[in-house]
Amino acid sequence: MKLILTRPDDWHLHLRDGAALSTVLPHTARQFARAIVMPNLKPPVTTVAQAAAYRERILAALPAGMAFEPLMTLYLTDNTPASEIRAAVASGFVKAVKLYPAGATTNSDAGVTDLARCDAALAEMEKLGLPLLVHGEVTDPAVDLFDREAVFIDQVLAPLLRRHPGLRTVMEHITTKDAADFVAASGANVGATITAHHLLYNRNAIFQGGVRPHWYCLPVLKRETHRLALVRAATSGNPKFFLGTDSAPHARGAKEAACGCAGCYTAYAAMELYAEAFEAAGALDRLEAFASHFGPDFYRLPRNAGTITLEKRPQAVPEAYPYLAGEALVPLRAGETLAWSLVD
Ligand SMILES: NC(=O)N[C@@H](CC(=O)O)C(=O)O
Ligand SMILES: [Zn+2]
Ligand SMILES: [Zn+2]
Repeated sequence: MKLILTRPDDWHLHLRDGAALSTVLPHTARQFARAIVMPNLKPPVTTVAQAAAYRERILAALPAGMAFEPLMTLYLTDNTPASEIRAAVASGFVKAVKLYPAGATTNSDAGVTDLARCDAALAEMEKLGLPLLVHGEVTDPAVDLFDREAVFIDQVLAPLLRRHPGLRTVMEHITTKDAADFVAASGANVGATITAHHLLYNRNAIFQGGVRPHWYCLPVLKRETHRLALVRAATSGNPKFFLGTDSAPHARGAKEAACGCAGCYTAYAAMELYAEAFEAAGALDRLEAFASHFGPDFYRLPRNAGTITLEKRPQAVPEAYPYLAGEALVPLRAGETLAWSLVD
């Protein structure tokens, strides 16, 4: 069996920098024409000038003969001025601004401590139509880890959208029925990305016979009822829900550690993993719109002209990819076999 799809895009991706960037970029460029590149570097990408330099490093790391367009984002801080929002829109290559609640996830220490401080920037984004992408978890240590997305909706996102009803907003990597329901019930200016791993796994995967650090990401996998709600949303044909891998590489030593980093590496076989999830739901006919149509439509960008071909042919996943000096990158499903393969 073969599937020919309009070339897809990844609307939520971590490419990192330096040697890590060189490892992971070809995996993404093989599958996707464009990607929304997350700004959580150390230090974070907070200005248009930094985004321009990062974009140049990405293009310089792209192997000859590969085509790929990085869509850049700015990391929102308490101090982002409205003038930086105007510069972002004028640049043409900054496509969104990312909200990380301070301390919520990997490299988010410089994130927003109080959204009230960002009102000038948010008002400018609403006026100019620049999307806000949110990592939707509260950071209050008193809130149970598994409830942080639902509490974020009530305490942060819903009030934000009441203050800025026209703000184009993407709730990133949603993990709960609460988020899927909230997005579906919101206006057309609110969308969501869904990862392959949140469609394929529930939280049992993190504890299958022992602790499995490569299944640990944020927001953490939730229980089966939530996974089923995400599958329903992704396969519903509702254009508010589109593909974002949240592929988030970390060196093996940083994952397999007493305090391991959050993030699943899926870019090496992103479309194969999504095809598996859509096939299991009996919805392969809905994959193309989710992966290739609804994202560009939301971002008001043209859909891609080319195609990719997926084939129902087993693919062995390597134990690891070479990564930083002396370090390996362990992909999700390392050592296993995938049912689908991308045809080169
Ligand atoms: N998703 C993750 O678990 N990790 C991401 C950060 C993020 O998207 O929250 C990372 O940068 O490693
Ligand atoms: Zn995140
Ligand atoms: Zn992410």
